[in-house]
Amino acid sequence: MSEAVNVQFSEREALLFHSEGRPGKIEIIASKPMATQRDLALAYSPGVAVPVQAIADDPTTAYDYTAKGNLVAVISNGTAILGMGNLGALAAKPVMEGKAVLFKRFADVDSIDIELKTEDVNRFIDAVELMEPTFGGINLEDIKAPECFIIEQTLRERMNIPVFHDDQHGTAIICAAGLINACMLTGRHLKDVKVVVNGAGAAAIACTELIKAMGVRHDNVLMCDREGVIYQGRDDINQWQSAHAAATDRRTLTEALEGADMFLGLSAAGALKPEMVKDMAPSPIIFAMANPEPEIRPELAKAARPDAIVATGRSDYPNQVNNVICFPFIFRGALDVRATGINDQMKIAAANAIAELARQRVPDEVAVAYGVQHSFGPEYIIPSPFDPRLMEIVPSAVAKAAMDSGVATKPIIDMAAYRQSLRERLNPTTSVLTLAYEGAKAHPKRVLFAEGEEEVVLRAAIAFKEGGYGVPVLVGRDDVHDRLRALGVTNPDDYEVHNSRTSTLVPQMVEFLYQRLQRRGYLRRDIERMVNQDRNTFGSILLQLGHADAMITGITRTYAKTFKDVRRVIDPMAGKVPFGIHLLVGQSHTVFMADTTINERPTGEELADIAEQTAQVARRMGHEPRVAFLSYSTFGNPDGQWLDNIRDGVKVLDGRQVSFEYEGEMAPDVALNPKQLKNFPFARLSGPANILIMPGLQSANISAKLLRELGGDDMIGPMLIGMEKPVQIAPMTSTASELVTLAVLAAGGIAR
Ligand SMILES: NC(=O)C1=CN([C@@H]2O[C@H](COP(=O)(O)OP(=O)(O)OC[C@H]3O[C@@H](n4cnc5c(N)ncnc54)[C@H](OP(=O)(O)O)[C@@H]3O)[C@@H](O)[C@H]2O)C=CC1
Ligand SMILES: CC(=O)C(=O)O
Ligand SMILES: [Mg+2]
Repeated sequence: MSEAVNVQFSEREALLFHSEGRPGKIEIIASKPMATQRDLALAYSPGVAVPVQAIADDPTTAYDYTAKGNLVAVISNGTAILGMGNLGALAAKPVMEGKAVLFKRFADVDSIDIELKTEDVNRFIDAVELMEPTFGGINLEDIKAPECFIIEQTLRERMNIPVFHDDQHGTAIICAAGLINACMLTGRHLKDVKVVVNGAGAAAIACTELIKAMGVRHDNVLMCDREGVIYQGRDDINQWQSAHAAATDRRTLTEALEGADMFLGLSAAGALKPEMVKDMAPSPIIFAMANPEPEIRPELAKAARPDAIVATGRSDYPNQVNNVICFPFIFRGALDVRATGINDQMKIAAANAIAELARQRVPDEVAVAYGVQHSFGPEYIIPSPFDPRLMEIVPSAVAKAAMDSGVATKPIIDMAAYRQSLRERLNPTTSVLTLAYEGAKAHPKRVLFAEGEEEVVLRAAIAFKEGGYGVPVLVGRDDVHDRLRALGVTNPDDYEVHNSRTSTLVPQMVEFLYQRLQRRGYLRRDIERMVNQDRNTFGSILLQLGHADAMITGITRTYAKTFKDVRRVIDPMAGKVPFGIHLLVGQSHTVFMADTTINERPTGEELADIAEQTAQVARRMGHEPRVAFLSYSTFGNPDGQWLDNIRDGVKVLDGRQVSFEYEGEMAPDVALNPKQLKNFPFARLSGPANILIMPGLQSANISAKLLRELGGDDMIGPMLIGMEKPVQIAPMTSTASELVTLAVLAAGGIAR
């Protein structure tokens, strides 16, 4: 496992990711105010008694007065954790926490993990059944076969909410979607496809059942477990396996694969050898779905059979066939119609919707991030889980199928409005950020980390390199390689380090800066000292001379001081104002605040420039800009002496005829609260502002820092905008992950 994992990140980083800050990946936050005694009196006793009585009188109102309707439990006993086997309930917790956060991230479903310490089927069933009042749905996970079949079947019969064993049906749905498309590409019909299923557990049996239900013939499927082919008459198989036993004299996986069209692996790492692939039919379809390490790596499969279509469960290869593309969205649809269960019609609707999506033109934001014009083909048979269209298309198909098949207790009346509400449920920023990371991998850039002696910077550089996001270029003294080794890097010499004491580039760098500053009061000696001693000067010149594509600094000096150092070497982009944007990122909204870092009292012209440039960044991040020029005053009330610049800014934009909405001056509550905005019907904003142009640095910087320290949303930035080279100045308190995000945004041209 470690060899595979090391391709992307070190084991140390994986552990640090989980342990840093609050241990684990989940926290619970209140969705109602809890500040005053009155809030508490409403939230808890005595106010809570009112909804209690209402639910006692009419149980369906639990969906109105509690979190039940959007809450899914991810439940496991840890008997089949990924492809790692039975490692117990406690060890399953990181995976289950992971599934829970994926529910939130991809489909805005609230979810919590529950690990049950029992291998006794009846105790497990009883425990889950008793939880019905709490949840809107149950996602069973990583429970081994055959127990999982009995558990799921019994719970489906006993419970009145959806119960879905993801490893069975989520996997089967995505596998079916992939197979439909792979057949289309290779000119096959399901009824003729010869399939070898490797693995005879939860996922394998469910996938086999679904593809047979869709038309693959029983006689064309050979299932294998560790002992080889499951043939009729084998006496060591269970009833679920015997249903797929074949009348065949083939006994080994190698024999089974001779002439086969498809290998469907749901077994364990490395189970498929290149020599076995050689004997498959022309244009073989290979789904190596074991996690985290597939049955065969795509490069090995392709080396053996260049004509193969290969898919794995992993996100770092093309064609990720993983149930993450299904389970968040199928539950979203099921919860939204309060389905009593997830039936075959809903599963087939999901499979068809996913398959169909892969055949449609890929939206620009996805295509750009992947760096290629993705279109349906052997390297793209399945949509990316980050494809923002999944959230609209799959839940609506599932909800419709639930309604058509009579299991929806709250049918959707207006489907178009539902689809719109699905679109609005996800924040495009999160997709853009994820896609920015994918884009960085597709077009790795050289990013200079100017403070290579700082541990947090080195950790960011390691993560940047090992994540495949680009090449870190470090500035630091002799011991940087030792520091890297101490952080677990086995080959520190693979890291490029520039040391001003030993660099042969210094004379050229001094010359460059002297040319630039000789008429601005600097002697050559001053320049030599700066190049030798100031890492920001040294780093900025390296950037200017083309030794890197972007630069990250800011950890060791204040923002203002760092900016001054950088500015000595790097100019603003022609015609642009340099400034800072802080981003507040919530589940469904992003607010951009500018200028939070540089211009103390921007003129009207500068405010207009800042608004235009921020609008460009917002568009790059998937948001249609709505700009508010903020003040303490709203349209002249109260009047004051500080309003002229702001009004000028609005007027300048009037003159420029820009293509986005803007308005001002206005107070932040008017900008952000639609009820307040309604008091000004003439205001030219069609909804709450998502760009806040601050009147001056005092209020801007204070607000940004207050929000960072006190606010509930995630904060990104500040991003430095308007410089001629991509340079980012991180806050001194940044974590390694925050530095990597800035590096990715800088390298990808989003933060410019
Ligand atoms: N990509 C995806 O979305 C998903 C992938 N998976 C992957 O599928 C695999 C199985 O998961 P699941 O069905 O939940 O687990 P189960 O424990 O229910 O089943 C495991 C099955 O794999 C078989 N197996 C193990 N090693 C081998 C081998 N070397 N050759 C042949 N068969 C083997 C076992 O056979 P035996 O009884 O002989 O040991 C058993 O039949 C895991 O790797 C998991 O990560 C699962 C769900 C989703
Ligand atoms: C993806 C998944 O659910 C598994 O590998 O078990
Ligand atoms: Mg699983």
